[in-house]
Amino acid sequence: MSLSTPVDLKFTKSLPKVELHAHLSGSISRQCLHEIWQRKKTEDPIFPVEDPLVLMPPGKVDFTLQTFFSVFSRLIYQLCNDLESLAYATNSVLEDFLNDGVCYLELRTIPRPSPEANITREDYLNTILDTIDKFKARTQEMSVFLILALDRGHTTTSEAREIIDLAIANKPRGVVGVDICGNPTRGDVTLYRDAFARAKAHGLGLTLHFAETRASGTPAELATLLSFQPDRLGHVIHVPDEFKREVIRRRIGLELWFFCSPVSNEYLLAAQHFGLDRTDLLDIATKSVDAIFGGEQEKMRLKGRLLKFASN
Ligand SMILES: CNc1ncnc2c1ncn2[C@@H]1O[C@H](COP(=O)(O)O)[C@@H](O)[C@H]1O
Repeated sequence: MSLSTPVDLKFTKSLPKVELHAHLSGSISRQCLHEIWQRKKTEDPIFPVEDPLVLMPPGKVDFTLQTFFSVFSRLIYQLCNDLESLAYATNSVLEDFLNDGVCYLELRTIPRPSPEANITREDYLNTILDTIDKFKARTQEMSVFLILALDRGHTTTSEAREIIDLAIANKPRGVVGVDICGNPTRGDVTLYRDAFARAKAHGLGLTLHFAETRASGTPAELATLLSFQPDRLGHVIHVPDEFKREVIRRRIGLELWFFCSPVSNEYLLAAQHFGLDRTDLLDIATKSVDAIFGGEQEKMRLKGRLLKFASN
């Protein structure tokens, strides 16, 4: 592999990549949503949801914070509201990451019960874990782990406790961490102090959505989040200087992204934006291995894979 030629998509696709910030429902392709919609519409011609490919035609990317979160509640959750669709979507997401050259994935999701469909939190989680198991039986090319998330606008303290208990109970099946996500203009993060302390005490990794918007970048919120002793932070955009210094001092892993997919495109865009060459990207891919929650053996496997890639 010549590292001196300019970065292109062929290179960023073939680079073995680690993806640490992927929301399950936010990673489902429009085509996959369309297929789920088609099946539901065939079964029930008055199914009251519009075709995802009409609502979000390929290439439409002009979502704002106001319109973005309603896509989940008004579209994606209406489509993935049964276990068959959830498994179908999960498998499609895994295949997409694999085809993009991702070799290690930490997928995250809020384990949501749907009482109206008789689906418990456990059913939701087991469906995803079963789908991951089947995927792993088909390919050894990509390791997959799961992060369970709390939704800051909605999750109560007792629900947070339930989700952390589920995460602890499912460590042997590949749950490696917990997160707090959701609409950053809502909710009070101080509610989750005990839940996260319990998660950490049980050896789960802690990653937190951090200063994603101005509203969630207040000194009070950032001080609270840092007091939870996170291992990684997501987004990290609206950060006052004193907090930047603290994050650097603690050497916390950062999950930065460019709001584009797939991952190979993010690498390409980063290279173009910051003027990075192939060696820089290889270095970023290698450094990101140190931030994974999947353990030392995985780190060694991934570093070996990157070394082999560089020497080919
Ligand atoms: C772009 N930045 C973001 N910031 C914060 N939360 C986000 C997010 N993207 C997605 N989510 C959160 O993750 C849920 C979807 O995943 P699951 O249904 O759990 O798989 C969304 O409902 C949203 O709350």
